[in-house]
Amino acid sequence: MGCTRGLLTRCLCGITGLFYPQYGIVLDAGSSHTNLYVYEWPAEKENDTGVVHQVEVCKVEGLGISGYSQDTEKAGLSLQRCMKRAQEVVPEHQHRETPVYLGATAGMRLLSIADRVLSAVEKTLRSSPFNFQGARVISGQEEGAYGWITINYLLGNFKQPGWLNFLPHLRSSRGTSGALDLGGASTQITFVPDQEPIESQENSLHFRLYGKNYKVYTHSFLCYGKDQALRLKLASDLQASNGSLLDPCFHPGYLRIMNISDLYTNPCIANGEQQLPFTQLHLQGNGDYQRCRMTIQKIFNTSHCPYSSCSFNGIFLPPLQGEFGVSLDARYTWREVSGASQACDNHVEQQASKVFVLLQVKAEFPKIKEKYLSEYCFSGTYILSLLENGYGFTMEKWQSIQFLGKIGSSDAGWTLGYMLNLTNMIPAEKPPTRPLSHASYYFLLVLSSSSLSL
Ligand SMILES: Nc1ccn([C@@H]2O[C@H](COP(=O)(O)OP(=O)(O)OP(=O)(O)O)[C@@H](O)[C@H]2O)c(=O)n1
Ligand SMILES: [Ca+2]
Repeated sequence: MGCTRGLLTRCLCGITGLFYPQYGIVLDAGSSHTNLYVYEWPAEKENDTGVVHQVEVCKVEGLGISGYSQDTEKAGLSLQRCMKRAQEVVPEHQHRETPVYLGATAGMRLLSIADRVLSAVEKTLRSSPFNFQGARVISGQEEGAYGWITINYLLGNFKQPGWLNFLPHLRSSRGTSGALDLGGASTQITFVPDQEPIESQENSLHFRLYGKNYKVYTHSFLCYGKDQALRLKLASDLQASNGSLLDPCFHPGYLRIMNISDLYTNPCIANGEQQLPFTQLHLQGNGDYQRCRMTIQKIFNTSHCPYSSCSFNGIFLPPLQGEFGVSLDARYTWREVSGASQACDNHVEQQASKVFVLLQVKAEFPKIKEKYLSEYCFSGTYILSLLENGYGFTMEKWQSIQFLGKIGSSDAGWTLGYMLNLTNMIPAEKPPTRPLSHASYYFLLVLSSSSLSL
């Protein structure tokens, strides 16, 4: 850009740089699909809270990257359209300075050849004009932590009223919101508990953000995202069947034939296949919300707890505290969850054929794909079971849950928190209030250097 010669030229470049917004790109490589996010912020204020916001989300067509394990090249190619879109959104002269990160979540945690998929993806990202900063599988703990940071950053919860800083004993860790993330292959719960200490080290995180300490509880349940939970449930129901299942978690009349081997393709469902005397599952829906809840309940093991309190599978969970934001895919709606019982039970009286029921539900939710609609009864019921039976959100606690798609213009997932952290945009200490903004400072510097050269 020719910004290397002479103090005056450097200062002028500095000034124009300060007025350009800056950009960062994060790809969320989820188990069911990949989204590319473009974030923007005013360079001059990058360490302030709440200034970074999402300006674009591009949904990658096709499978999540873990779905290309048989043909890893395709994982990279699938990202090309969204990378092109990002080139249109970010001004060309800023491409080379714009960082791009890819974080893969639970689908890739479950894949034994994740490295090969990541290499293919890396090839595509390196060939873009952006500043490639890495493609990796993030841990469940990171996913929970960054989701919590995103929600609280966007809700403005890290802002401190100035006078409180002189009264450190009044500072409390309250005032943050907990984060619940319901994915396809894993689910996370993260919040600041009242109870101290956090009994299990692996569930404990410490942050210092904007001059304040936070002790945060987090846990990621691998295999308890919606798609894997359905497999867990089916595998459990199968044990007592002859290959035909009358399933209360599907609409009445719904039919699905599955190869048993497709059910046992990852470590979530470890045993059982060999013992089954049949190779296919014939599933027939008979929608019944209450019975569906009972079959789902079986995948939460609550028989042992080595701590003072647990969620399920012997995992520590302190008493729930404060407000919670649930980040659900924006295409999911709260109606979908709250309508679960209706979705399962509806039309039982009528001799419902698959087509009939799907047409009914489709008319109600015309924008949702048939693939999702067919699992609509299970999805809603599963979310309710996880929150109520898994985490213990009682009737009163329900009031503290908010279903968030977006906060302002930004999606409430883990990606923003990830980028803020990797670009060092959330300082540990509160940035000192500057008597002059950066821009005014550079302006004065230019003035004085130009008067010197006269
Ligand atoms: N209208 C929609 C949109 C999504 N889904 C489903 O919702 C689940 C969660 O989607 P998402 O949050 O996008 O999960 P991923 O990020 O892909 O998975 P993970 O975070 O576990 O890697 C997936 O099973 C997806 O198929 C759905 O049932 N209905
Ligand atoms: Ca996700």
